[in-house]
Amino acid sequence: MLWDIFCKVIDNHGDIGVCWRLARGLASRGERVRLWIDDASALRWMAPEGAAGVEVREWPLAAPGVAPGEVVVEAFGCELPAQFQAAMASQARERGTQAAWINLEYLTAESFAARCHGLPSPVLSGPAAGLTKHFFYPGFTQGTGGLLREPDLLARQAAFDRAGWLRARGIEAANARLASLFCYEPPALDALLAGLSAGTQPWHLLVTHGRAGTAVRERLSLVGGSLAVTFLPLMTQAEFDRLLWACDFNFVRGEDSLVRALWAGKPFAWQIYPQDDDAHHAKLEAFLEWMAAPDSLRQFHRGWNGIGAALPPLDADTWSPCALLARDRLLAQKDLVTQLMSFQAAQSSPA
Ligand SMILES: Cc1cn([C@H]2C[C@H](O)[C@@H](COP(=O)(O)OP(=O)(O)O[C@H]3O[C@@H](C)[C@H](O)[C@@H](O)[C@H]3O)O2)c(=O)[nH]c1=O
Repeated sequence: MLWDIFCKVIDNHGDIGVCWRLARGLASRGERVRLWIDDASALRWMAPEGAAGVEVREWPLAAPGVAPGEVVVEAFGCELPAQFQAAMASQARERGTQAAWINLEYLTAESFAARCHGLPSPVLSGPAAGLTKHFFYPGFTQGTGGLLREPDLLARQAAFDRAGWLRARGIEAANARLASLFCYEPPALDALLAGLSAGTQPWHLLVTHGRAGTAVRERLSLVGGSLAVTFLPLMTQAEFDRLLWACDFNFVRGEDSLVRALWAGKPFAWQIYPQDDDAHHAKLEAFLEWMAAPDSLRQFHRGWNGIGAALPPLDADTWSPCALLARDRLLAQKDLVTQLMSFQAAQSSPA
């Protein structure tokens, strides 16, 4: 089966990060994938080796007259190029049946994800008028499309050589606890650095390259005492996963790293991608509710995201059971690639 996945990079690395994991996941199950992307530059460091079965193509279409595959995924509501829509319409006329057209949505724990998952959306105008697309909502609960999870993920994590990995990266943990830091510019970053520096528990912060690194470098005067800091280079996605496995606590952001933190099974704090109309406040609360997060963890998230509260102390031990239970609940769910393939099969089988 040939899948066309379309991805527009808005900002940061989440769009391409999710689409790459999806493309790889499909290809690892024997599907062929063309990943159409308007700015593939991040793949140079995220996935320099590429993946068998995945062909990365430039968007806008470098090759006009391309015949659409059996399944077309438009990621995060990006609009398909008009030329490609027209090709889908003419293919549907010739064959009497259209390619499965899936609109892959952003991840949310809000209840509308389960309500809207799988709903059809008839195309009323434009070059693809008369065709139908379907909404596909990733999610944390039954009735949603689930989360990306490779079949061997937990086995790889169980076989992970933490000490060897830290040694190879020149990271001396000594008796400190390790925390990864992947974030935007959290309003409570000053409070976190000052709090950890003044605490009795030694922490070693592994700071990811980019916005997190810049934000911490600007605040180095707050680092000292019980807190040590290492600045990391950009890592491949596979190495990023290992970073989360290696740490005792993970600060993550956006969408893809949140999911990877959940699979890591370590306590974590999430900086949610901020939206202009503050729609992310409800999204954050829905997630904390789904997590069944203890009050202190909810307060920490609100503080970390600059929503009202001050930042309480980081309490990894208290928050650890909640992270493990959340992972157990998710492991009972079918992963997103399995669900997407079943969804596609149901679309193309006769009614
Ligand atoms: C720091 C680092 C990240 N990564 C990867 C992990 C993830 O796949 C990706 C980061 O993606 P996210 O965690 O989703 O965070 P992000 O903030 O970069 O992406 C965001 O983009 C916005 C446009 C979306 O609306 C948000 O929902 C969100 O997805 O980068 C590496 O591969 N190597 C690295 O060194």
